Amino acid sequence: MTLASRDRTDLPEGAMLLDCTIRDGSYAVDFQFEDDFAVELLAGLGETSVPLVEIGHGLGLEAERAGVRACSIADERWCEIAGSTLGDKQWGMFAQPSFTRVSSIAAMCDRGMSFVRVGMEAEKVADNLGYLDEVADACPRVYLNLMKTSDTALDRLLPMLEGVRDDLAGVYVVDSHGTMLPADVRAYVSAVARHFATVGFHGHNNLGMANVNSITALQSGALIADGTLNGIGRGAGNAELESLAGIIAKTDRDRFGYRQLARLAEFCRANMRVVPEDRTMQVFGGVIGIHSGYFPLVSELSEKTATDPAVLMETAAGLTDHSPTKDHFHRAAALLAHRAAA
Ligand SMILES: C[C@H](O)CC(=O)C(=O)O
Repeated sequence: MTLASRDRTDLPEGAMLLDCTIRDGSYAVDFQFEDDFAVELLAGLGETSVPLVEIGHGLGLEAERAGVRACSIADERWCEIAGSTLGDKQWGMFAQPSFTRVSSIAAMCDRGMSFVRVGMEAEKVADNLGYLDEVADACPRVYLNLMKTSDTALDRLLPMLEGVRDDLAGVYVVDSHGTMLPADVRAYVSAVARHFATVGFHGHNNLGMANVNSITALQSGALIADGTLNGIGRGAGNAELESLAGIIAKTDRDRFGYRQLARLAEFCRANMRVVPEDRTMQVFGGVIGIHSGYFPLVSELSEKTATDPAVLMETAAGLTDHSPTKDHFHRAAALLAHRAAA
């Protein structure tokens, strides 16, 4: 079948996909993987043309230091599995300045890790420039992952990136709430791409937009789009790696081996015991722009105050010009309870 020229994606030649099935997908299985499953999945990925693979705990290296349930597979073991299955692919882990020690990143690099993605909100970048420098000394390829990017208006975002070293491996626009639409992706990605040579995009799928957003990102100047097999990931999940590869195969050429990825997606669907998630909350979160990490608190408070969770989310969002925090949800619940009693 010949595609109309308007259906071609016209991606840059160097466009890459990053598989984060293990890292983001770990949330969906409460961070518990069987060793055999991990070996088979990474060996399968090793046979594809996907150049970048992210493994380890969903929140990042040493997340257990922040009180989160540990991954069933230890970081050292992840390095062994990746080293023995991924051949010469680049593989890495996520890190957050509040709990990941630079010495631990260095230790993973000694075990073969080739990149680290350091996640933080744009507001926190200025305070963490020193941390980024130290990580850059410890690891050859450092990506800055701007978590919840859409919480920061574009005109405020770029000044917040001042001082970020330009020798980073790349800077990521991250749709953590799955709230962005293609026009948002275009605006953020093209603006960040004017300042950094390599831009990545990581999309969540609350509103079913993650695939089209990822393709839009690649068309707007991003060189990397993230995906997970079968879209398995935190909350509503992510862009589907096999679909991204398939769309690229259909509109350009088969750059990433979509057939093998489709088989691996089915392998994940059949073998990952995904913890059920509340679809109502995912959609509300996508529309209102609330992170899935707050859904349990929103459920608890809305039950206590007999309020619609969407109203609670909207009220909390109205209390701040940024992303609501725990405190905003508590204040919103108190406000709604007070109004109901009046
Ligand atoms: C630590 C987070 O899970 C990073 C991420 O993937 C997101 O913000 O989305």
